[in-house]
Amino acid sequence: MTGSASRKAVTEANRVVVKVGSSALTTAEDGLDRAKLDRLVDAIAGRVKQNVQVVLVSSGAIGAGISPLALPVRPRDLATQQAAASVGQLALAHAYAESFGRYSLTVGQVLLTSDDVARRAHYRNAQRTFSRLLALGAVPVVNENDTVATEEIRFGDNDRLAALVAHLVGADALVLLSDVDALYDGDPRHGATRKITEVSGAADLAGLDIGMSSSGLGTGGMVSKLSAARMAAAAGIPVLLASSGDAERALSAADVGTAFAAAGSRLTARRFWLGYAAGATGRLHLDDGAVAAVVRRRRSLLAAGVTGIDGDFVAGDVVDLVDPEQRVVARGVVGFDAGELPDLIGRSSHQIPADLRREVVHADDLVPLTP
Ligand SMILES: Nc1ncnc2c1ncn2[C@@H]1O[C@H](COP(=O)(O)OP(=O)(O)O)[C@@H](O)[C@H]1O
Ligand SMILES: N[C@@H](CCC(=O)OP(=O)(O)O)C(=O)O
Repeated sequence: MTGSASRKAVTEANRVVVKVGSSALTTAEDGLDRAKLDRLVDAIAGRVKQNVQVVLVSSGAIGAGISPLALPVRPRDLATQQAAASVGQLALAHAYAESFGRYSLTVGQVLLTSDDVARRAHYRNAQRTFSRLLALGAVPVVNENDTVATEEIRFGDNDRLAALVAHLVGADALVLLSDVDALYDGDPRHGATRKITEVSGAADLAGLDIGMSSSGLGTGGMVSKLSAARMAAAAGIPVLLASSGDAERALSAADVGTAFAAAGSRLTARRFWLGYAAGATGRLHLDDGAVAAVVRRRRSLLAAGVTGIDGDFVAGDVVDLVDPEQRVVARGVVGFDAGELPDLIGRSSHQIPADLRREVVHADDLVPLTP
């Protein structure tokens, strides 16, 4: 798929996930900016009225809670962030309900934790909720359930959540709206000039200076937007990154921002869950030969290519497969308990007792990840 095909996918989508970041909805001084929120809703409602199903992933709860709680700046500690999110989420949901109400559209609030997508049964449950909400004509408004998410398990920024939701609801496209109008060769606030309008693969990203948020309101900056865009693209979902001020153009003509081409066909729900949503309980360290076999030749992982293990997993758990440079190159369902593997790793099949002679991770249960 090319960048222009991605733009076409946005304009022709039957179902689209739109993610809007804190920096596009809130200001440090006044919290929630209702005028900006209304403009975003105008753009989305326009598409909904054309029978496009839109799922909105909206950040801004923490930002919207700053001024009601008289906090001087965006809090950095988890407890105050959670308190701010608790107050702000209410304001945010209320604002969306009112704003979509101008178009006689009903919103439904969906607050998710990483557990809701990491566990397969919860994932399916969330899928059912979205599908019913959309069938009933409501606009689902999604955020992380910040008040209960702990440091270890939280998504933190909503870009990854949006990519997960895009696959979960079977969206035709993902639109990421921020305070910046496109991807640049560096942070535009610090003088970068070259706008990148299309990303077809890793080569288009080489040499770019991808930075963190400089607005002080968002969390992940361009780093998290890029990794979310690449996650969605790898799963077969085209992505458009644009400014929230251009929301109307982004959703109708899609002739603004940066388009990320989808790579190949859509991953099945199970393979996407395995590669990107499931929580890994351990790591298997691979030698170079094993990396080549599982990533490039799509073979099963055999004990001979495993150099070490971390974690206390049991057969059937999801584990990360790590290359000699410590990069996660794939994920898969492990066929052995952690306690069984030390006697087997590094050995070729004929050195392993017949009853234990099987794949450590079977190719059908293994998803290579783009670096
Ligand atoms: N290469 C880059 N291209 C564009 N923006 C960048 C780049 N590197 C860093 N940024 C910064 O990322 C910010 C957007 O991230 P963030 O504030 O987290 O947004 P959001 O709240 O929408 O998620 C931009 O305002 C910009 O300052
Ligand atoms: N769930 C948090 C999102 C945190 C955040 O800043 O996300 P983002 O603006 O998308 O980088 C909130 O609503 O404030």
